[in-house]
Amino acid sequence: MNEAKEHPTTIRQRKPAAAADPVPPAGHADLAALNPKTTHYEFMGPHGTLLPVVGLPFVVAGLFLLCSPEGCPPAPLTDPAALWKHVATAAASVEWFSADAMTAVAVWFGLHMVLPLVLGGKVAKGSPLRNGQTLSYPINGFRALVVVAAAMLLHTRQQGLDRLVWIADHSLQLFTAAATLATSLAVSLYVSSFRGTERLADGSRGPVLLSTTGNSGYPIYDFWMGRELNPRVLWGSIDLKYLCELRPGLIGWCLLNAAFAAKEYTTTGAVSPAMIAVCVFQGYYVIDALWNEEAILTTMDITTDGFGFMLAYGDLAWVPFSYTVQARFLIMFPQQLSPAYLALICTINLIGIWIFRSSNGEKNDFRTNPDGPSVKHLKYMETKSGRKLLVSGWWGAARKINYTGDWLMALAWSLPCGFSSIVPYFYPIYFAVLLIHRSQRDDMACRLKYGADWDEYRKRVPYVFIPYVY
Ligand SMILES: NC(=O)C1=CN([C@@H]2O[C@H](COP(=O)(O)OP(=O)(O)OC[C@H]3O[C@@H](n4cnc5c(N)ncnc54)[C@H](OP(=O)(O)O)[C@@H]3O)[C@@H](O)[C@H]2O)C=CC1
Ligand SMILES: CC(C)=CCC[C@@H](C)[C@H]1CC=C2C3=C(CC[C@@]21C)[C@@]1(C)CC[C@H](O)C(C)(C)[C@@H]1CC3
Repeated sequence: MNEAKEHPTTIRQRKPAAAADPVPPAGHADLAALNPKTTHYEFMGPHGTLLPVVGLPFVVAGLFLLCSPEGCPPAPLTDPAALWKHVATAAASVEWFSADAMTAVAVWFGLHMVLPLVLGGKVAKGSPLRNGQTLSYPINGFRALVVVAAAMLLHTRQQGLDRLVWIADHSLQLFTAAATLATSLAVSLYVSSFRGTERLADGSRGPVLLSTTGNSGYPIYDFWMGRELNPRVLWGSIDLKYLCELRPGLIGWCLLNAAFAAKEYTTTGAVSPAMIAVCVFQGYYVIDALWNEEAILTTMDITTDGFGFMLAYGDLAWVPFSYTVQARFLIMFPQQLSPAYLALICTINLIGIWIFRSSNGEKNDFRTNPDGPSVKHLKYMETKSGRKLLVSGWWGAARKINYTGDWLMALAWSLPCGFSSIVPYFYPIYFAVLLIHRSQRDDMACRLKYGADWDEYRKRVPYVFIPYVY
């Protein structure tokens, strides 16, 4: 089996697996070759990354404070002074931290450290690394979701909805606890990335493998991007970046939505169709991600980015507490949706799912086995790197068609909140920015991987998101 088939990888600078040297390089020159300095900057450059590090926690906190029963926001967006007054008053009156919430988040994170070790299941190989090693990853995230869902249902059956309602009532304190955990984790990871050597997958010791995107020497930049590529704890048995990418954040997102639905039920006596739509749509997205867990091994987050504040905060605090803005909004501002409007929203979501799943599946099938029955009819172009690029099917329609499907779903998740406020549309707005930026990052990575062949691919598939439009 050739390497491309065995490892559908997105690593930018790697040795061919067969030529990999199992003995880690020792000298300064070798070390520099293993961990090249980052000289190309993203995210507003080496000093600009201070802005997201400081600002992102305020964005999520702002989403909590912007809405009150008087409105969401209660003052028009065109009146920043009134808006600021409202936010400042709200900030002064809420309880920001609670010991119970801190404990709950610590227990939640601890649970997700233990579950991968005890749930068994398949063990998958990651992409070959620059140091010649290949790491193993437990594929049992879906089992973790089932365990949590079963425990929640059992608990609710026996004890009622009190625990879920507590989660809804303390979501702000849970956010500050998760943000504290994420920040402490990111600081520890940054400091420990300077430890010099690590235990490698084959049992020997070698230099700590750094990310090619977070090794600039600028502390804030490297702290944000993530300096170490694959930080592991417990003698290499737990990969922190892989663990955080899907489990505590995504399952936490579902748990929070369930808590908001429970809150709505206890206050109104029913769960509204709008709330059901939001919970089911987003729940499906999380199930899909965990069911296809192995696919994240080839995303740039795992293969290229280090584990720093961006991913630690993104996974543990940003995803669960900003992606739940719609369900939180619906508790304060219940919506009556007509059957026709609901049908329209479901249709948009289903089109999004179809594009997202079938395009990602098509690429995955092609990378796993280009001669497989689902992809053998597709046209592809050869590249000098030895890898092939699809030029028909979904990937011939637009270069980032999978992002388009993802964004359509994002829109469908906000539409149940009606049009009285922009706040529940935070997710599709932010997501559009993230996906445009991410497509540019990936374009740059592919330019490095494929050179002139990538320019040829761009000529053959000129559209990025929407065929014949953009
Ligand atoms: N909900 C959320 O918050 C977020 C969701 N996402 C979703 O995650 C998913 C994964 O995203 P991401 O990892 O960014 O990127 P992609 O899944 O789009 O993968 C990009 C890689 O695919 C390969 N590729 C690109 N074009 C072709 C082609 N024509 N033929 C074959 N292979 C090709 C290249 O790698 P190679 O050639 O090396 O295989 C490229 O580097 C997306 O669906 C995205 O929507 C992403 C970010 C946030
Ligand atoms: C503003 C900020 C803090 C940015 C950090 C970005 C992260 C929130 C996202 C980067 C890539 C992500 C992915 C998912 C969630 C959001 C983050 C972590 C993802 C796990 C969602 C579910 C999908 O099915 C996915 C598995 C494809 C996806 C992978 C990328």
